Formats: sequence, C-alpha cells, structure tokens
Amino acid sequence: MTINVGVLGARGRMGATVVNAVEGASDLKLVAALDAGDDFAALADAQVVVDFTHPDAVMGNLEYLVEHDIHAVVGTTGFSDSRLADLRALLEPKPSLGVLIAPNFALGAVLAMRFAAQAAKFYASAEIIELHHNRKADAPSGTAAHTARMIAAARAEAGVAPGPDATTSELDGARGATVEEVRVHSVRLPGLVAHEEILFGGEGETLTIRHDSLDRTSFMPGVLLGVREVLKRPGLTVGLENVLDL
Ligand SMILES: NC(=O)C1=CN([C@@H]2O[C@H](COP(=O)(O)OP(=O)(O)OC[C@H]3O[C@@H](n4cnc5c(N)ncnc54)[C@H](O)[C@@H]3O)[C@@H](O)[C@H]2O)C=CC1
Ligand SMILES: O=C(O)C1=N[C@H](C(=O)O)C[C@H](O)C1
Repeated sequence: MTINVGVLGARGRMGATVVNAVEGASDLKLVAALDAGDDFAALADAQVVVDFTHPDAVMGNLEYLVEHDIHAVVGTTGFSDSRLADLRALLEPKPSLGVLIAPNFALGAVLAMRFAAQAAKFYASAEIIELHHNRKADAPSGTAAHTARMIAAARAEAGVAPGPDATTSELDGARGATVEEVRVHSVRLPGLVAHEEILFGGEGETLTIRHDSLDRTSFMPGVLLGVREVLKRPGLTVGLENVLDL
C-alpha cells in the first residue's frame, strides 16, 4: 500500500531533506510540500503529514491536521508538558488518529538517551552539553530537554537524589540552564549539525555518552519509520524509542 505524505516546512533544512527522502521511498508518495504562507488545502490528499517547522507554528499546524483527520509525524521542537496535554485533549474526539512527536529521529540519539536513562540511577551527578549549528532557534535543544527529563525520571524511580554541587557564586548562565535538576549547556557554532554529550560523574570516574549527527540524512530512517508506523498507532506517541520498541 502506498502512503500519501505531505511535508510542512518543506523549504527548510529538515523539510527539504524529508522531501528527498519521501521521494526516494518506493512505498511513499509525496502529495504536498508546503512552507509558511502556502495554502494548506493542498494537504487534502495526504494521509500523513511530516512537520519540521518552528516551535511557534507547530501547534497551529497540528490543530489543522487533527481537524482534517490527517496523521502527523512531528520533529519540530518546543513541546512542554502543557502543550502535550493540549494535544491529547485535541486528539480525544479523534480516537483513530495518530500523532508521533520525536525530539530526535536519529537512531544513535535515541539510543544515547536510553543509555543515559539506564546510567542515571548509578550516578547522582549528571550534566548535558548539546552542540548545534548557529541557525537553531531554540535552546536548550529538544533532545537535551528530553534527555534531562529521562534522567530525572530514572532518578526518581530509583530514589536517587541529584548529586552535591558546591557552586555558590556564578556568572549568569555559567552553570547552564536547569531542566528537572539536570544542568544543560548549549553551544552554537557554524559547522556543527546536532551533537549531544551526557556526562556522569562518580567516585574516581566519569562516564560520557556522546552522539553526533554529521548530516541531516541521519534523521531520515527514523522519520520514514514514523510515517509508516503512525498509521498503526492511534493517539499521541512521544519519542521514537516507543516505535523502535527499545
Ligand atoms: N526531531 C528531530 O530529529 C529534529 C528536529 N529538528 C527541529 O525541526 C525544526 C525545524 O528545523 P530546521 O529545518 O533546521 O529549521 P529551518 O528554519 O531550516 O526550517 C523551518 C521551515 O519551516 C517553515 N515554516 C515556519 N512556519 C511554518 C508554517 N506555519 N507552516 C509551514 N512551514 C513553516 C520556515 O519557513 C522554514 O522554511 C526545529 O524545531 C528543529 O529543532 C531539527 C532536526 C532534527
Ligand atoms: O535544530 C536542530 O538542528 C535540531 N533540533 C532537534 C533538537 O532540538 O533536539 C534535534 C536535533 O538535535 C537537531
């Protein structure tokens, strides 16, 4: 069966890569490639729409897609708990519709987050450094925020409190942002794509988990898997780890 796919953000860095990937997949048909200002009526034939747009635009796009019974695969960042709650409420009257949101579609990034969650109960002290290209709008990255939440959840489940930190005097930002008691440091440089290091410290040792996306094609197997899977998964799924059954 061929799946009709639409892309939102099609003229952006990720959207353009998704357009190429969909066009190269024999079981998918690109029916619309839209960007800001285009008429969404062109999505009428799409069964699944992939959204790589902007945190300020994605909720409005999802409202349109749900209202028009179109499944969605979302890579756009900016999903807080309250946004996810709003989305669940939006989906309630449409029980057969699927929305998959993944802060990172690269297999290695998903594995790195899972390994970090496994390590978290053994190390009370953890910090994250995420490094991206300097055209990225949001900081910290969606991946780093998701990783921090996974570490916090693993700590809570194991009854491990965050480790000691003697910092009493600091320049604003010197110790990074705090996401659920995990420090997150954001680096922005031309030349980078998407990189994350999760550092754990214990008695006499450290553990570093690092993932590098060197090219945006790294996200494509995950995006295409999401397009195929979302049709079989009604409701809201957050994280590619659920689709990969890790
Ligand atoms: N989940 C993942 O694996 C990944 C997620 N991202 C995220 O994807 C998003 C986009 O990233 P990039 O492609 O680098 O950004 P970009 O700025 O290159 O592209 C975004 C595109 O969306 C368009 N756009 C904005 N509002 C729109 C709307 N309402 N409807 C349709 N198009 C709209 C813009 O005109 C632009 O062409 C960001 O939130 C980024 O963090 C990026 C890489 C991987
Ligand atoms: O903007 C990007 O480029 C990326 N955004 C996502 C994020 O914020 O985590 C995924 C990946 O890191 C690339």
